[in-house]
Amino acid sequence: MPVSDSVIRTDTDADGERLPINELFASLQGEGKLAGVPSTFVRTSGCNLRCWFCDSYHTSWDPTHAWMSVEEIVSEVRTLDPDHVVVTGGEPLIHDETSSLLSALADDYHLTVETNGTLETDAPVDLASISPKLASSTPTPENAPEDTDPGVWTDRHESSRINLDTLAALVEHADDFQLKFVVTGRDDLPEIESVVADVRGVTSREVRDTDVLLMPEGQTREALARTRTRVADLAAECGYRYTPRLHVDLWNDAPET
Ligand SMILES: C[S@@+](CC[C@H](N)C(=O)[O-])C[C@H]1O[C@@H](n2cnc3c(N)ncnc32)[C@H](O)[C@@H]1O
Ligand SMILES: Nc1nc2[nH]cc(C(=O)O)c2c(=O)[nH]1
Ligand code: SF4
Ligand SMILES: [Mg+2]
Repeated sequence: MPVSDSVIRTDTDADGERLPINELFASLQGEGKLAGVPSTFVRTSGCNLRCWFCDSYHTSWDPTHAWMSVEEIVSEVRTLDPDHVVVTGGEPLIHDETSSLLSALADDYHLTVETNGTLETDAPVDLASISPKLASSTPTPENAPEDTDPGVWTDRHESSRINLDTLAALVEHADDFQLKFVVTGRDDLPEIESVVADVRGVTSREVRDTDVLLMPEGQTREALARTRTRVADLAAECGYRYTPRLHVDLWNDAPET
């Protein structure tokens, strides 16, 4: 098991800006260009989308969190070993205070932001890890998580999941970027190709095929075992990069991994 530190779970009276934190832990980056790199994860709660497959249910469909000041988060991060920090969620960029957190960490850490690509940021970021959401992510009464009713979220998710100008701004913002698509099957390919072509059309930054990552959908080892070979084959066929979900292979769906 990786080092696993619990967040301070009581509310705090500390002055300053606060963020709703769902978990804060050290592990290995499981996804993307930096897979395998020891990293501290700061997971904010709350999201502006509702993917039916969201593997962080307690930040989206049923959000839970402790409020932590930016100062408290930074001190907790400093108690852990990694020099890479991944700010994720939920959707970290829905919170203005995420910018203050990133600025406070920027001098001492390599910063990855995991984002759904619908919100811009001015904050310092080394790797913008952008995961645009495809039509296959949209929640319906049939695919929504047990005991949830997507209600207004079917339309809200569908109408806000892709914003080309925002995707372009994020691609241009950081030292490096990746477009990391969650793939449920071959039917997702035409939309991936069209989003990539559209992004190329609106940004002057080069988007190489190896900046486009296909990641198999799956919250558990069992689910991943059903999707990963097909998704790897699609990546090989299209010249895109495949990314594993190392943390799921290693620790399944355990929290704080
Ligand atoms: C929980 S999201 C948080 C960051 C941001 N909201 C986003 O979606 O990019 C972190 C990463 O997990 C991916 N993800 C979520 N559920 C998944 C699933 N069931 N299978 C594969 N990847 C998943 C997202 O696409 C994203 O790349
Ligand atoms: N080990 C590990 N790697 C990850 N990379 C992105 C993650 C995320 O939830 O954003 C994640 C995660 O939850 N765990
Ligand atoms: S955008 Fe990210 S956090 Fe929000 S529901 Fe989708 S996968 Fe979950
Ligand atoms: Mg995760």
